[in-house]
Amino acid sequence: MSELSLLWNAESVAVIGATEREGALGRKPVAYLQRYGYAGRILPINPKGGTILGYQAYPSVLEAPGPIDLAFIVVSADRVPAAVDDCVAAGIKVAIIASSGFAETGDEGAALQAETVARARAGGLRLVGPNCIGAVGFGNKVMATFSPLFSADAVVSLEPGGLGIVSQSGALGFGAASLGIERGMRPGWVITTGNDADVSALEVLAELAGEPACTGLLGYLENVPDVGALRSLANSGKPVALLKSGRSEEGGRAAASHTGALATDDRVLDAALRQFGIVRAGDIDELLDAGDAFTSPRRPKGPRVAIVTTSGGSGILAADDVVAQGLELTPLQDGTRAALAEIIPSFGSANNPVDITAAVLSDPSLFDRSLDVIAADDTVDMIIGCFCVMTDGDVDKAVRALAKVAEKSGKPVLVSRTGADFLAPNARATLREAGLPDYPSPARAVRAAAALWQVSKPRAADSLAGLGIATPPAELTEPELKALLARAGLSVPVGRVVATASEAKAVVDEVGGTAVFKAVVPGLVHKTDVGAVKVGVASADAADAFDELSAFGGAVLVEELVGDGVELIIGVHTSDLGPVLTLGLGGIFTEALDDATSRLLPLAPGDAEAMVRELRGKALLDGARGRAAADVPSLVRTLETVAALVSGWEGGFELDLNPVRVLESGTKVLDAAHVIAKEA
Ligand SMILES: CC(=O)SCCNC(=O)CCNC(=O)[C@H](O)C(C)(C)COP(=O)(O)OP(=O)(O)OC[C@H]1O[C@@H](n2cnc3c(N)ncnc32)[C@H](O)[C@@H]1OP(=O)(O)O
Repeated sequence: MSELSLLWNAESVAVIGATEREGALGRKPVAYLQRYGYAGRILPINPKGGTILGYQAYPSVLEAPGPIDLAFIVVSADRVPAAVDDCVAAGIKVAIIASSGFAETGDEGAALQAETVARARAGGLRLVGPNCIGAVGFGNKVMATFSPLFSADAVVSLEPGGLGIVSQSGALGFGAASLGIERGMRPGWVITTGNDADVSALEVLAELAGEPACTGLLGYLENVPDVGALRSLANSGKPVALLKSGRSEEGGRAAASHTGALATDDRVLDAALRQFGIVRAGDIDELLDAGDAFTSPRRPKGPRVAIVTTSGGSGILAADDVVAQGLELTPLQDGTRAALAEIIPSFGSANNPVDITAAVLSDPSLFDRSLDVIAADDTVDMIIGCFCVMTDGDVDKAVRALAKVAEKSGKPVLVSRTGADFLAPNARATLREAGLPDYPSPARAVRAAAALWQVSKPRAADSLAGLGIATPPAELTEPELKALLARAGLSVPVGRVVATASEAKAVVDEVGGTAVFKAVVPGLVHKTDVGAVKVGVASADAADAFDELSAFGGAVLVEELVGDGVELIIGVHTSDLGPVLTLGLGGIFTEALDDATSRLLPLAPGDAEAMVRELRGKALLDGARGRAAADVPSLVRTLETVAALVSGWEGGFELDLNPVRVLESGTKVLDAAHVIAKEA
């Protein structure tokens, strides 16, 4: 058993700072352990000794009877390092520090935190916190917390379930748990990690993912997570949704290259989570909605949704959201539509969204008959039932039909029920018992369906191989980089560096009489902005162009003029999560268009195609407005080659291929820059 699992398996809990003082935070864990019937040993620690809530109190963990599995520290910050020393001396393996007054308060607190962690690490003690509200394992009633959620005034059912909630913020973690419990969710674990000084929220999530009883995980994070831990969490096979704050703060990261500016840390995290099959929730409701979807025992085999509704309006709203969420609205098979037309009243709709109309209220068999037909359609991966005002009686009828069809087809069925609870006081419980996730609006039901698909989607396990080309030891100039790109198998314009005007003219003639001239100056990345590029130079003007660009103080590169195509940017930069490949539409205008997509490297098979598909302006590549279609397969190969080229390169570099022009046949890298990050 790993030390961290003692957070929920502890057979003895010491509360350091326990007190009988009414209202004191140090009283609560003792009271909760007692009230909820913790079967292990409860060891209050207080210098005054005596008894606390009937339990023998000890002046120190060193004087309490061992072994002690878990310590909950709730003394003022200045007393914490000494308490940690005592825990180490007593052989305790895990301690939760609830006290505030550490890194969250400034430099002095940060130093105290670092000192505390150093002492714990030297002594083999893992620390959760500080500045947290503790941890609860519902199964064993390990109530190592002072959260008011468990106070005598709160009436909550604590029957343990399979959902793990892990939050850096103590208040948000228990707040979300309370909302979940109110909906009827059953968490098995609520663990808050505060400043993440030693044990991180992600580490706890990964540990919980290994618990056989855990069926899904919800997390709230403030720090950018470690990519290795994210990967192993994703590989656990348990469905995970994360809420990560700080979208706005990270939005304006300064970067030397266009790629770095496009792929902000927050977008990289989005991309990484998408790659790993982890849901990124936008707010607490969305997090809990995903948690509810995870309780569905069935998983979709694809993204195709059938909507069945008694309300035309909510069916159409749901259909809009299906598309917006990246799911697909299946047109249904011809046979399905024909069969539905036989069943549904003429004023309904046999097309998806299938409107069985309010006639179902007088003829509940409409539910069973239409759902049977829909669920049997091979183009349906998920069903969303959209209803409005329903009484408990109506809900019972719908649930019978929905649960039956879900069971028979093995396809997930989610419910959108837009109507007040007072009309159907038992509906939530009925739907939950039937394993049908239930949401108050079509948008929320569809978003939850998208979350369910995100965690169910098959992920390519193999990553594409590297080329074994080593990291360049110094920043490369454009011609040097292009030579390297050509060696890797990428296509670059024909041309070369010239030393004299007559040599420049000779190259222009060689490449067809018109050429592109570029100043080659180390460190000059944004050449177009300063007039260091001349496009369409004729042979007669070669000497003038050469003189003009020589004035930049470096060499001059003369290249063929490449024909029309669709311009993109392809770049690689090193993020906190590792190297990231970015594809953006618009070439030198990509930042203005802001149409870009990223993947953490290495790429897996299918990733490059998916990146191209994800561009909002993908239609330009398909040949919009009478233009010839661009060679998308060559673009995909280019992306894969770039990824393979940099595979294994040491961090701290940025590569901007900008613009990359996709032609009718082939893809050419017109300009390329290589930047090595300066040490801060
Ligand atoms: C909100 C979020 O989301 S996260 C933030 C979560 N954390 C918080 O909100 C906690 C904020 N409060 C704090 O950090 C406070 O410092 C607390 C609650 C931890 C401690 O408050 P204080 O009452 O000032 O702590 P203090 O250290 O004086 O004593 C607490 C008790 O421990 C006892 N104590 C003192 N030293 C020790 C010791 N070494 N070992 C054991 N007990 C001790 C004290 O005697 C006292 O008990 P008593 O009232 O019976 O005499």
